[in-house]
Amino acid sequence: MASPPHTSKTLKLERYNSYLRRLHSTKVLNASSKLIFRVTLLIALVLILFFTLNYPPLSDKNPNHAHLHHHSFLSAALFTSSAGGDAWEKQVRHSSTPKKPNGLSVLVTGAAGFVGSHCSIALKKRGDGVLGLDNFNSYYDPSLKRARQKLLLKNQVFIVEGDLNDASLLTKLFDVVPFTHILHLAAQAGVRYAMQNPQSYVSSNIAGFINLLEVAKTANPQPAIVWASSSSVYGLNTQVPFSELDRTDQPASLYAATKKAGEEIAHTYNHIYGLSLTGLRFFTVYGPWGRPDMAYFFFTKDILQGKPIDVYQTQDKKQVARDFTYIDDVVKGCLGALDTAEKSTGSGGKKKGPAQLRVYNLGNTSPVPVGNLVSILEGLLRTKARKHVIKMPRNGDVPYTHANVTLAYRDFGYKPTTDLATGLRKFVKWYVDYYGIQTRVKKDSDINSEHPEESA
Ligand SMILES: O=C(O)[C@H]1O[C@H](OP(=O)(O)OP(=O)(O)OC[C@H]2O[C@@H](n3ccc(=O)[nH]c3=O)[C@H](O)[C@@H]2O)[C@H](O)[C@@H](O)[C@@H]1O
Repeated sequence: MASPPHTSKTLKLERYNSYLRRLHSTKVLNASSKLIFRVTLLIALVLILFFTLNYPPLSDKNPNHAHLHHHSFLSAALFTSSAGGDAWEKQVRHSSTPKKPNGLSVLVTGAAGFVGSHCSIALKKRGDGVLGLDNFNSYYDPSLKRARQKLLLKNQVFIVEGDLNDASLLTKLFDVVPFTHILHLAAQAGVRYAMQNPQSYVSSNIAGFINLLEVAKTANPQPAIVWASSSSVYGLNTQVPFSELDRTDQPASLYAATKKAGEEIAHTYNHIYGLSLTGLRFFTVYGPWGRPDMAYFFFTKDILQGKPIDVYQTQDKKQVARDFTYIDDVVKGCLGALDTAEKSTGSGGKKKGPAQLRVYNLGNTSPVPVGNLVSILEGLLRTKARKHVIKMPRNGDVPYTHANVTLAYRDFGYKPTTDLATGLRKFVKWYVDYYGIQTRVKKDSDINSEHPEESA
């Protein structure tokens, strides 16, 4: 049967029907794209909320540090655990809970630093709880601080990334953990750099210290605080060896002045709020994982690279000398000070009675001229140094340091046991290992045959 001829009416009807079909399919398409759009929007909102709450870390208020998260080997861990959320709190609690009965719970500031990293590991190894705090600033190569952080993580010590001046972060930490002690080692170190960047000393060593004390004084319980002062407070003192009773009102550098100010500030917080405070005057601490801004460290680097080094002399052409102190001895001193620190007496910001206030020298009791330091390094590196002997620039350095440690010995048995040659050998061994340097450096076998006791 032939199909009916198209009349104008049927044609119109067909066109109308096809119009309706197109209209319907567009509507379906619109409805489904709207649905997709809404679902995408919802997912985006959820993601934004998640990122805002979790990243960047609560602690990191410094935009200069933000990039470090991306480069950090730990970025994934920090991403999920540094926001003050459940995972973060769990990590903070786990790290700071002692594993032995009556163990300490210590907040170590500057935990990614030289002395801080050594002390954190030593405390953790003997069963104390340790939580680190560090702002990972770039005063010296932050990758060294990241490597120390990695080492600490292996030892179950978690470092919160944040600044001393971040009061809300510090308060949060004390809300989560009832720290028994603070080992306050975060500081702007270095004597000569104070002429280049004086404000950084004010910000860390004065403002940051006060911020920490403000939080500690209101904490319940108040922690006992052991903190790093410096041999540089003796300044132009000529009485040797330096005793804690000698005058310390003639600092030769702004660095020394901020450390001396710290000692006076400690007195105030002890007096008003009953905080137990112990200041440790470190004498040129050196050793493995040390600070690249210190002479023994950059001398090693420059000697190995064949670069000249400046060896300072006093104005009257005498040798400059330091009471170089090996890191392990200083760690023992820090732990001894923590163990003998009495409890703070205040609570809720109110003093309840007199509290302990102490200051100790932690030195080696045997000054060595810088020229001898260089000779020891030349021997260990089997390389002659290109020495430029020059008059010490007027940059805050003092000619001579020498500690009397009678007080630290009496109160917590502090007794340094490492001489400079032994300590530098350990440093050089670490240095070539860490930087992967193939050199003529004395090998372990050479070292062990000279000092058989070390091969045990
Ligand atoms: O004992 C301390 O309290 C201080 O010890 C060190 O300060 P410093 O003793 O000056 O240590 P280095 O910078 O390593 O200098 C060691 C010696 O080498 C000398 N030096 C330094 C640099 C240089 O180019 N040439 C040179 O002969 C210095 O005058 C000094 O006698 C630390 O850098 C400070 O943070 C610390 O507080």
